[in-house]
Amino acid sequence: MLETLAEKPGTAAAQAMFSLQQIHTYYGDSHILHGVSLALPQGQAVGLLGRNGMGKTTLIRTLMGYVPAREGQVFADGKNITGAAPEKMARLGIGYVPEGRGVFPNLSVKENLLMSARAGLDGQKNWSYERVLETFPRLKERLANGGNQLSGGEQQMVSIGRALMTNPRLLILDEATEGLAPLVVAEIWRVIAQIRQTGISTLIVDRDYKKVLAHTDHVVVMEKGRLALQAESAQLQAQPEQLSALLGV
Ligand SMILES: Nc1ncnc2c1ncn2[C@@H]1O[C@H](COP(=O)(O)OP(=O)(O)OP(=O)(O)O)[C@@H](O)[C@H]1O
Repeated sequence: MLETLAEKPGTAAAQAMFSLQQIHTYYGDSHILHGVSLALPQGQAVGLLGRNGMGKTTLIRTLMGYVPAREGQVFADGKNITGAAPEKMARLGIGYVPEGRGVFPNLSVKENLLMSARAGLDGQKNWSYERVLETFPRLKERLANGGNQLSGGEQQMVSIGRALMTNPRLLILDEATEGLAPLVVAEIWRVIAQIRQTGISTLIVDRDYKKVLAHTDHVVVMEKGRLALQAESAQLQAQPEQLSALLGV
């Protein structure tokens, strides 16, 4: 099993691009995350698996600063940035595609995309408006349409495109394929593979664990607000028994 994804402060994991150390998160009195540690190294694709309600989205929302951690630390490039707001996390290079997509309904596709455009942390502008449209040709025909006039698949493409236009070094995809038609789902996975090839790190939550294993280097599995398993994706593809037990599949 791979232990390097969750090490103690001061070790290599604390120097990762982003890492969480011993995070405890609550909603009111409900204790949701119980000491979760996770490192997201540069250039790696990490899958986050677990049954419904195990804390995956809460972990992401804690990393992004939407929910405060009551205990524990968040690091970026080895620097303690615990308590940083979502805007700061975006500036540090995280593109977040939330569950439910978050496309602005009253803005056109073009406006939705352009509003997020910015250079990456190192000044690079690899993901331009034009490149996003090349990646999602379907959006070219929808540029003037409002967010509320799009199909679920088109909304998801706008949501991913918008995150890419921030030129992130880490792209977080929370249930990006949920509720979409099979052809659109295939399209989204094709783009995820393309994004990975460009060297952007990814953190992927998806119900289709086989696809997650196929598109990631490492996988962590959550159970009741704790990390229950961490392993290399290839290893779990070869020996899925432990994963099946945790996911109930
Ligand atoms: N805003 C909230 N207020 C109170 N409890 C919440 C809130 N959001 C989530 N929870 C609870 O926190 C727990 C973890 O939820 P979370 O959404 O992080 O799980 P998940 O693994 O992402 O599952 P899912 O796939 O269902 O989204 C669940 O018990 C859920 O009911």
